[in-house]
Amino acid sequence: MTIYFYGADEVPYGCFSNFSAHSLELDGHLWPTSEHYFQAQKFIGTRHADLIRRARTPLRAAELGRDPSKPLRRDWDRVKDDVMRRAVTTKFRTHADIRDILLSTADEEIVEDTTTDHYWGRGRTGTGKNMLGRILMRTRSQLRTEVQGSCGRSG
Ligand SMILES: Nc1c(N[C@@H]2O[C@H](COP(=O)(O)O)[C@@H](O)[C@H]2O)[nH]c(=O)[nH]c1=O
Repeated sequence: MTIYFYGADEVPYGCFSNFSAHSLELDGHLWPTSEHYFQAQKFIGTRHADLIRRARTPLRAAELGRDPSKPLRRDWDRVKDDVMRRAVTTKFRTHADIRDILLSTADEEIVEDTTTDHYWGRGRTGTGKNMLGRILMRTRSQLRTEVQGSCGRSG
């Protein structure tokens, strides 16, 4: 059965949201959420990126990241999927409890259930690209391989 998620407070799959309170270390900094990391990468190397990293909430990070007066890095469209992959993989590698939740979904389809985002989610008509869901599913396969590998080594 397809798994839908959106709000970070939903149990048990709210942890799939980038707004969930799971910190990660990447590129020499600690990020309060994967949303902080993702949004800051749009402005990497600028003061605006630092501001985003220090935002009090993921919503504030997203608001700052969507500020139309701030120019995006020029290659953003080309790199944004990789940025999201890095954020999501690191988040689920860091926190064993949510890694287990992700692995518990076996091979079910995972869909970000948002009517407003046709790229990262399923969008208004349900035909969106669901890139975040796809990245979560890919991360799941990767982590499954890693977990199996480490079990094999120790046992
Ligand atoms: N979950 C969630 C959102 N969706 C998230 O927004 C991010 C994409 O941002 P952008 O590329 O700037 O549009 C990505 O992490 C997507 O999952 N947006 C929200 O305003 N509230 C929320 O609770």
